[in-house]
Amino acid sequence: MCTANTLTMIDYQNPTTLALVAGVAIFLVGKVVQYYLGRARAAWILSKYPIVNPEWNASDRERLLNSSQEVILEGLALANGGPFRIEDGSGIKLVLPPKYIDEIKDLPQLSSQNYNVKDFFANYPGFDAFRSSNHKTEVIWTRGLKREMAGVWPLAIPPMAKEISSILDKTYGQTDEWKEIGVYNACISVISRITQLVLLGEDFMNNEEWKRVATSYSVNVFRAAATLHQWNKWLRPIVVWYLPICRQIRAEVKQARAILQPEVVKRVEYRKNERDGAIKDGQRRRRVLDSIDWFVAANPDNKPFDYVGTQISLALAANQTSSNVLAYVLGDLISHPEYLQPLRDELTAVLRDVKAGPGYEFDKATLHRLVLMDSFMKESMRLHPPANITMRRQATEDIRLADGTEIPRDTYLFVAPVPMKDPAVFENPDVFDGYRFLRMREQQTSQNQDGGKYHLVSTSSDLVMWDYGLRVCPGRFLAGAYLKLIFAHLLLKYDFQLLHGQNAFNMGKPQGFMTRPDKEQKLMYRSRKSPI
Ligand code: HEM
Repeated sequence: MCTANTLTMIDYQNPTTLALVAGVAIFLVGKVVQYYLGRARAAWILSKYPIVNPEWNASDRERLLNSSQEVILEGLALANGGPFRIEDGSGIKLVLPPKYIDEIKDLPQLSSQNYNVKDFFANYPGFDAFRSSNHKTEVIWTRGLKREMAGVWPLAIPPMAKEISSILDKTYGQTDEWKEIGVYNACISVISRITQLVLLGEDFMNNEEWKRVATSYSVNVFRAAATLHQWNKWLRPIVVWYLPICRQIRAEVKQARAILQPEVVKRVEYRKNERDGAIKDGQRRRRVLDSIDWFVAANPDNKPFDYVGTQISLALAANQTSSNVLAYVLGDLISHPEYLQPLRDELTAVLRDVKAGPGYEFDKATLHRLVLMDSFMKESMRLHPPANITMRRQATEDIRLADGTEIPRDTYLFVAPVPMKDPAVFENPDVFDGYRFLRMREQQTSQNQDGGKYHLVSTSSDLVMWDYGLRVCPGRFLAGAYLKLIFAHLLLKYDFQLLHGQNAFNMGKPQGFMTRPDKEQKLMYRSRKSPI
């Protein structure tokens, strides 16, 4: 109505006005034409890359869910080892072979947040975990995770080491008899408590309500995304309000906010008073090292920032991934019992050397000396990485790679297959070799080269379990430390064996592009007398 009135009020007799209106109209039409031409050009460029599953019917969906690696290899064969396209249920993605990894790793015009917006509905209510990191909050996120966390994470090792015994007691307890336990459930229970300690601090470590909400949300948010993907994209903004699983995640986000927001307000207020000099020395609170403070410190101007959304996001990033890694490490240990004694020998020798008491007082340097453990865990991650694809990104500009490969703006892409089973790089790549990275590290060092490339938390173009380049996992140092601490305690305190009557540990199978341990797999354990 208002626009219509404005249009009738324009004096079309006046040549200047007329020129102005015509100019605006031409500009707008030009923009629309430019947009559609851009899209047509992008579609034309992408159409040069073959598509591996053009029909996208029920059987394609089923195949991608159960045998994604096969589909990827088929795509590579179709494209003679070059880029190809794949439909994965959320749209068409460009798949780059690993030879491009180094070239694209640091391109700022490849955004992982934008990818999340598409695949994990970051703009929809309830998907807050995928929204808290975006281009507006980028600086605070980067400062919080890289600068603030980098400075303090080693200080979290002794408090974690102190708590692990009692955390394990809650999950495994003491038993002289062999007992059965669900591997994955035990891992998630231990991991979620330890991450709660490092991410939220001692006051929240035992907050059962947060543990329940964070654990349940970490599962439900992926179920909600998978459910939404089954709906037509035009209906999604409506059905998101009614689907039970989407209502559930909204309720969980609300609960998470109710639990943590008061603490966030307290921390922000304290930091502000500290900066203003309003806190006297005697009233100064002990330096808090958890992740709420990383971000409060990273935001000195108190810009709008979703601290609780960020916490949900970190719990999500940390809990599932770490639990999967721990479950696979235990699976590999049970499948290769010949490593048990050497791992224990290394551990007891190092702990005796540092004269650790009964609480096993670990610090960064002690963990660093567990070189066989480091190698064993990295080998387990090499064979069971979080996903069989890596570097999921969206191009925010047109990109042309050195060999002429064009990636039009807005293209969603990822690198596949992950190059960690390449026989040209890894001898007998399908065989579990717990000494592999220790040997590779020693070889490098003996040739005066940097053996650090083969440490558990290092990344390189051949070893992408933590992603690679600009968006590499910033939590890997912390995760590496607590995973080693937990594994060390498990090795010292318990004996493990396969269930009676079971011949082999079931490692689970991929679900889509993700690797998932078998959630039904159980093992037997009993307490042992630690030599230390
Ligand atoms: C064993 C445990 C972990 C594994 C295997 C792991 C692995 C990964 C991988 C593969 C990515 C890239 C994800 C993608 O495809 O978009 C990633 C990103 C990320 N991880 Fe981890 N992660 C672990 C633990 C943690 C922990 C403990 C934290 C937090 C303290 C964390 C924080 C993050 C964040 C914030 C990102 C996004 C980085 C960005 O987009 O720049 N991760 N992680």
